[in-house]
Amino acid sequence: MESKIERPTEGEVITVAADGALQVPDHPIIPFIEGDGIGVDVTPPMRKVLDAAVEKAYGHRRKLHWMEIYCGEKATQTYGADTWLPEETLAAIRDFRVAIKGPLTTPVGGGIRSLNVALRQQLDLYICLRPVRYYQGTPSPLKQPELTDMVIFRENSEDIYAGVEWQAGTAEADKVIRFLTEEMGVTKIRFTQECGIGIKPISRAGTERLVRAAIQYAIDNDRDSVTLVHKGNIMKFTEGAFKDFGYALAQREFGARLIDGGPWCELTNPKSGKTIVIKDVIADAFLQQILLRPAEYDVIATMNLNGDYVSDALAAQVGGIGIAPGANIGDGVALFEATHGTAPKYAGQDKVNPGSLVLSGEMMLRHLGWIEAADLVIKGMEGAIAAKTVTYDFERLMEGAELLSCSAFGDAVISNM
Ligand SMILES: NC(=O)C1=CN([C@@H]2O[C@H](COP(=O)(O)OP(=O)(O)OC[C@H]3O[C@@H](n4cnc5c(N)ncnc54)[C@H](OP(=O)(O)O)[C@@H]3O)[C@@H](O)[C@H]2O)C=CC1
Ligand SMILES: O=C(O)CCC(=O)C(=O)O
Ligand SMILES: [Mg+2]
Repeated sequence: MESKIERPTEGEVITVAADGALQVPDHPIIPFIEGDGIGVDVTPPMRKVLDAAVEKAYGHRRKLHWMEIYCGEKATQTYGADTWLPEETLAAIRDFRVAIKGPLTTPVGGGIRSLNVALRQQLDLYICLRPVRYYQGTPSPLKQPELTDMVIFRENSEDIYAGVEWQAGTAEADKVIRFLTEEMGVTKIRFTQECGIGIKPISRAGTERLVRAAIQYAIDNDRDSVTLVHKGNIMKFTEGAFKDFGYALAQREFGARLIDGGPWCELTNPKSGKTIVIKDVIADAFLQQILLRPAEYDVIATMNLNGDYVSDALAAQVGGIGIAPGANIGDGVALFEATHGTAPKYAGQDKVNPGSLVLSGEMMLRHLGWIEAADLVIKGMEGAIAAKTVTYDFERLMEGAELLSCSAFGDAVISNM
């Protein structure tokens, strides 16, 4: 297939050293996927804000060199009707090591499977990292939204989310059901006719690499606790196993000690000397406790579907998915993306909040080690929100705010840096 990616005339490739450390040149090439729906609105301000932050922090010494790569609807327009995720897009993310994407549409029921999930699976980006914090002045349904300060580690490669399922009435679904009923002695499938069926894989290896990263993050960032969120009372051998694998890893690899006979345990942070508690909570109870007692939770490690639900719920507590950033991280490769989707009803209106993707870009700058530029993005966001110059989602909930378009909010972030 003919290449459609235009490599910028300047810029260099980010590499990874033998010890796993990123080697970031002063002029890195950054692949980006514009995204479907509101991707066309939020991607340009994200680029503009990041470029401005880098220039303000480093003058002309450093610069991001953007390289457009394609996925989703724009890929079908560029490569042909059936090409949603071109091989060269995957190769570019793999080769250039750090990329950022807008949201991609997934039809409900039929049609293509999620391209977002496909990118995570095919690049083995097993951590979905979604920090949730409050920006002063943001409208929130909580009385004390500043108490919500959590970092979600969502397992990105397993669970029912992986898409191993068969449609009701197909020969495949009937075959799986027959296997379960006739060979495995399963009697609990209430209606075996016209029954869709899905599989929920949760492995020790998949859990351990996620929980390991979450505990390491807690150590590196001097956080108080890591909570394993699961529904292991009901799904004993999947969600329950996640909890057990997680606790066992904390003890074996991080020397965690049981508290009062367990299962909660604690370890001493080797960097700060502080105690990190490793605990667990059942997912439904967690969803009420994050509203009632958010201060008790810090780093969250959970499986794919829980992590999806928890991400949007926690985002709502601090102002909504308009400012909820994220990253998909694997070994030596990272793809940054907002928590929200394509919000199709707003597409192309220059209306929505670009804050989620801008803050995903901020995470990307931090990942590159460009801390000064990342700090400027935060300063710009804080300033724009504190000045009440905001997009529709905040303006409708704030007294005396000035309504800005998506692009104008990006400019407001820049002028507040
Ligand atoms: N990683 C990804 O690429 C993701 C893709 N998706 C896909 O996106 C599509 C649409 O999903 P949907 O369920 O509607 O969820 P969305 O996240 O796209 O939108 C739901 C609602 O959230 C609010 N919202 C979303 N983005 C913003 C923003 N930038 N600024 C302000 N408000 C925002 C809007 O609320 P209001 O109506 O109140 O204004 C919007 O109607 C689906 O195909 C889904 O699969 C979904 C999530 C992630
Ligand atoms: O892939 C999708 O369309 C939805 C994904 C999603 O909601 C998420 O990852 O948070
Ligand atoms: Mg989601």
